Amino acid sequence: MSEYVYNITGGRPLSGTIKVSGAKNSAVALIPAALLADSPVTIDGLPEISDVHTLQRLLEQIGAPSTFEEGVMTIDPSEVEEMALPNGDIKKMRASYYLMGAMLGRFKRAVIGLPGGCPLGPRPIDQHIKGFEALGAKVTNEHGSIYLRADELIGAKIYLDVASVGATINIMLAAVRAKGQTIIENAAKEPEIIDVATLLSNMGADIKGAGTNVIRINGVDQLTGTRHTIIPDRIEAGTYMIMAAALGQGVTIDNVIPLHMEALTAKLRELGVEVIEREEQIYIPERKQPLQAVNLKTLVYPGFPTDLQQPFSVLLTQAEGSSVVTETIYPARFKQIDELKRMNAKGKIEGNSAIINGPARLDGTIVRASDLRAGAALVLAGLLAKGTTTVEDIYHIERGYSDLIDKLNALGADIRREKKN
Ligand SMILES: CC(=O)N[C@H]1[C@@H](OP(=O)(O)OP(=O)(O)OC[C@H]2O[C@@H](n3ccc(=O)[nH]c3=O)[C@H](O)[C@@H]2O)O[C@H](CO)[C@@H](O)[C@@H]1O
Ligand SMILES: C=C(OP(=O)(O)O)C(=O)O
Repeated sequence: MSEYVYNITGGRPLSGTIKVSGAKNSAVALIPAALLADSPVTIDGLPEISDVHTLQRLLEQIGAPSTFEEGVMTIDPSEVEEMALPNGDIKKMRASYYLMGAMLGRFKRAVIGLPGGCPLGPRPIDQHIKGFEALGAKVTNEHGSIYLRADELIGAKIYLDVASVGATINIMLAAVRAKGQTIIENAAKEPEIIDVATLLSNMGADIKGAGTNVIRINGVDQLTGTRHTIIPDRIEAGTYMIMAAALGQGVTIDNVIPLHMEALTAKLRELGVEVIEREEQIYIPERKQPLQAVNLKTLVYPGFPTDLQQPFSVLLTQAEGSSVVTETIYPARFKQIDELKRMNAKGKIEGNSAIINGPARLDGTIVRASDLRAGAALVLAGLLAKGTTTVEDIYHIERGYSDLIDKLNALGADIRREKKN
C-alpha cells in the first residue's frame, strides 16, 4: 500500500522533448557488480528510482558505502563484509538476487533472502541456482533465504533451460571470479547483459559473447574499480513512444538507442504510427490516421519485450478492431486489463492472451497499479481518459520510472502526486 496516488487529468495532448534515464534493469545489476572490485566503482547516468535507493541501502548494510548525486554513484567495495541479508530491503525488489552472484563471486559464500519484485505469476530462480551449483556451490533454501557455500568456484559449461536475463547475469557475476572457463549456453541476449559485461570487462574480467546466446568467461583473480556510463532505459523509452503514439502532437524521445527499440518500432508502424529514428533520438509526429488493431506476441530480446506489453495494451484500446496480445514470458501478466475495463475498455483474457476491442472512450476512475508496468499502463490510460483518474499503489511505478511526473508534465500532461484521501 502506498500513502500517495497519482491524480491525472486526462485529454491533454503531449508535445516536446522527453529525456530517457539510465536503464533500471542494468542499474540493478551494475550496482551489485561493483562489489566484486577491490576499489571504488563509479557509474554515470543512474536513474532516480526506488530500486536504486534500495540497493544502495543493502550495500551500506554489508560495508560498501556509496554516494549518489545527479545520477552519479560511487561505490566503495574495498571493506565489504561477508554478511547475511535475509530480510527487509532484499524483499522490496526483484534484482536483489544479483547479490547472490556478486557475493558468491567475492566471498565464495552468501546468505540472501528470496527476492520480491513485480507479481507477474511464478518467477522461479532455479536456473540461477543450477548455474551456481555447476560452478561448485552448495545451495540450500533455509527459512526463506538462499545459502550458497563453495570451497572454490570452478568454471563449468551451463545450458540454461530458459534464456533468463537474471540467471545469465547472476552466473556471469560469480563466474568472473571462478577458476578456469565458464560457458553459458542459451544465454539471454538483452542489451542490459552487454552493459553488465562491459562494466565487468573494464574491471578486469575476461568475457566474450555477451549479447549472443553463448557467453564465455575466463575467471580472473582480481577485479579493480573503474568508471562506467549506463545504457538508456529501453523500456522507459518504449513507454514514452507508446504515450506519444496515443496522445502526441510531435514528441521527441531523447537518449535512446533506436536499435534497442526495433520490435516496438515495427509494431507501432503496423498500427499506423509514424516513427522517425535519429542517432540517439526517436521522433513520433502527430498521428494523421486512426490506429488499426494488431496482434502481438511477447518474446525474449530482440522480440517484443514483455515489459512493454502492458502499456502497449492501452494503445490497443484506441485502435479500430480486435487485437490479440499473447504473453509467452509471463502467461498471467495481464492485471492491467481488469483495471482498464473499469475505465470502460473492452477486452477479455483467454489463457495467456488478452483480446482487446477498440476503439474505446476511456473514463477516469480510481484504479490500482498491481505492478510496475501495469502502473505505467494506467498512467497512459489516465492521460487518455475523460475526467480524473486516480492511480493507487504508485510505489510500483516509482521502482522503475525516474521523474515520471515532471517529465510528462513538461510535455503537457497534468499529473499530480498527492496524499491518498
Ligand atoms: C530486474 C530485471 O532485469 N527484470 C527483468 C528480467 O526479469 P527476470 O530476470 O526475473 O526474468 P527472466 O528473464 O529470468 O525470466 C524469463 C522467464 O524465465 C523463467 N525463469 C527465469 C529464471 C529461472 O531461474 N527460471 C525460470 O523458469 C521466468 O519465469 C520467465 O518466464 O527479465 C524479464 C523478462 O525480460 C523482465 O520482465 C524484467 O523486467
Ligand atoms: C518486471 C519488471 O521488473 P522486476 O523484474 O524488477 O520486477 C519490469 O521492469 O517490468
